[in-house]
Amino acid sequence: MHHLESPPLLPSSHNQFHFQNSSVLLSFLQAMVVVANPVDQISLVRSPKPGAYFSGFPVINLGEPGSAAAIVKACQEFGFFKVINHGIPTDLMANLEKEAVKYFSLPQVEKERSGPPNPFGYGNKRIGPNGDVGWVEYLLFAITSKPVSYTSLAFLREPSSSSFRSALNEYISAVRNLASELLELMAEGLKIEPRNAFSKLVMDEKSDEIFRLNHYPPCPLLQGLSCSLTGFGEHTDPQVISVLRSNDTQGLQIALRDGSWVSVPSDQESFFINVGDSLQVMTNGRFKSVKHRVLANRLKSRVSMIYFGGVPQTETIAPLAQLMGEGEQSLYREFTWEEYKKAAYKSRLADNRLGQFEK
Ligand SMILES: C=C1C[C@]23C[C@@]1(O)CC[C@H]2[C@@]12CC[C@H](O)[C@@](C)(C(=O)O1)[C@H]2[C@@H]3C(=O)O
Ligand SMILES: O=C(O)CCC(=O)C(=O)O
Ligand SMILES: [Fe+2]
Repeated sequence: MHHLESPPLLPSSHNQFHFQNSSVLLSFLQAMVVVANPVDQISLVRSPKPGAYFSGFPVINLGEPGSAAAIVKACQEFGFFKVINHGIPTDLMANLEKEAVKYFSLPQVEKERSGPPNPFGYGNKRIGPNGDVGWVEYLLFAITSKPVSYTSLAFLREPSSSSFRSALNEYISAVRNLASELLELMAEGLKIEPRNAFSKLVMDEKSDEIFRLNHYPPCPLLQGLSCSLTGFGEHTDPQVISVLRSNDTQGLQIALRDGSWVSVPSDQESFFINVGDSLQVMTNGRFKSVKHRVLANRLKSRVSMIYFGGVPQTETIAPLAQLMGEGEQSLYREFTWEEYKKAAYKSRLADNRLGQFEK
């Protein structure tokens, strides 16, 4: 397997990431509170100690037998795992990363042509419609038909986007298949028949799949301080499954069951899988949707790409009957994905979105 090249740092002149008053910023940083930016309030959190990475999370080797049981254990304990030996060529990841870096290096006005996100499009610092902010710019779009098309974002249909489009097509087809394989292994590990009980909902013609490219510019102002700027605030993903890949810049953290935050070492050749809220419900709470966040790096750009696999809008999200023990009751009232999404878009990032659906 050849090694991927690190992307160049994006030229900072192309990014509108600057604080308007850096002396105000620094005094607030030292007080470990919140960045006093007239427009945005990006939270600061204590930086992980250098080299303090959590090594206890599960690594699933798809090339080895026994991965179904290991995946189930990972989803129960962490709602999160790393996948190696997945068979997806590193070229697919590198090509898309190259296209993403090219896009995020465009002049700001060019990027803004695809924004603001509504909910799809180019976004800068503002995440979602309810006041959440982070040290991030992104491109968010719906995958609207199979194999892959992007009617939700006009610029991707322009002739000049053809290399971007083909990198996206190849990458998304591959990670969609990976998501399907993982969902089948989950069913196998849980001893659910048929094997495609979960995967068929996400792989349906009408499934609600979205894709996100995130760019976290470096934040050198924080050099020497013991806190980090929040790139993407804590949240759980509302969908069934999220398949994340990033370049070799650290930043992702997950919350353990005791509420503590641990840093995940980056690995640009592997995928990181999040259990989403919908899968927590479909397993009646056996699997946990993982709380996670991203901290911006002081020196390096982080570029991540995330496939979110959801079910069709009209599909009911409920525990699978095959899984329920005798007399076992659903922990949740019945709802459709459409209802859940509506509620999610009324919530803030850190809200416990499933709370209002618990019985
Ligand atoms: C604050 C928000 C952003 C978000 C929609 C929401 O109102 C709450 C859920 C957020 C989230 C988290 C996971 C994904 O990145 C995302 C695309 C999703 O489906 O739910 C985002 C939403 C977003 O950025 O629009
Ligand atoms: O960019 C990342 O590494 C994770 C971002 C994330 O959690 C999200 O977009 O939902
Ligand atoms: Fe997420």
